Amino acid sequence: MDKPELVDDYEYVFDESQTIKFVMDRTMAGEGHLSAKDKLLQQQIEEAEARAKSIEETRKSLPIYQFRDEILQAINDHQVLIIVAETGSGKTTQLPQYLHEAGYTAGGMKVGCTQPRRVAAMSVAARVAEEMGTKVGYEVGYSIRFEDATSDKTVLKYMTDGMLLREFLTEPDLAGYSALIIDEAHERTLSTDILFALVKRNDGCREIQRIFRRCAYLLRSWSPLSR
Ligand SMILES: Nc1ncnc2c1ncn2[C@@H]1O[C@H](COP(=O)(O)OP(=O)(O)OP(=O)(O)O)[C@@H](O)[C@H]1O
Repeated sequence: MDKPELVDDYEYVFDESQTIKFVMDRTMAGEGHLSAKDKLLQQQIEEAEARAKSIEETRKSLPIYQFRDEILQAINDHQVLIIVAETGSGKTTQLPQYLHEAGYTAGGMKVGCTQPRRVAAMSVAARVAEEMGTKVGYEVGYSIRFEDATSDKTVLKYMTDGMLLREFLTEPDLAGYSALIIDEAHERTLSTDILFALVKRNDGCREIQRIFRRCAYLLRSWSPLSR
């Protein structure tokens, strides 16, 4: 028996009452539709990103950057290290950050960096805090006579050599520090000389002790930066 032929020549019937109404109750604001507040926020984000990028580029452009890994390896291999490099090469601002990035501040340990002058301690701390995207007194702080701009969060501590000496006298093992940098040691202040004596006496007792020194006249023969 022949099957009847299927014919599809009928029309669709749409029942309006059964249709689902999709309503766009939210729209994504495009560039041109930002409120004044959002525009300001976006501008601030862009400025912060540009600043961070420029800081990163500046850090990488410093002469010390190309020796970063070599220096970290030397710090790892030696109890005491003397680093000599030209002024402005990045010793004071970069080395503590390299140590921080390499894990020396893990577990709440601090990296200390001494300065012979109060103003230097304050100004370098401000610069390094800016480079690390924080404010002085948080991750980066300073300690000078009559002013302690550090907190529990502080991992990079700049201080006058006199302040480190005081800490040494009250806490001879300086157990809170994983590394110490004695900057501008060639200036031979009374405090740095005493610190050297104490560091030498304690040499071997501490897990890590670092001496950091700038001495221009030794640049050629001693500095890895002069190679
Ligand atoms: N307070 C600051 N504000 C802006 N830039 C700074 C500041 N301190 C340092 N810098 C910049 O960082 C660079 C590195 O300076 P840093 O003090 O780390 O060098 P340094 O090798 O320790 O020099 P020095 O032996 O004179 O102490 C400088 O060339 C300078 O451009």
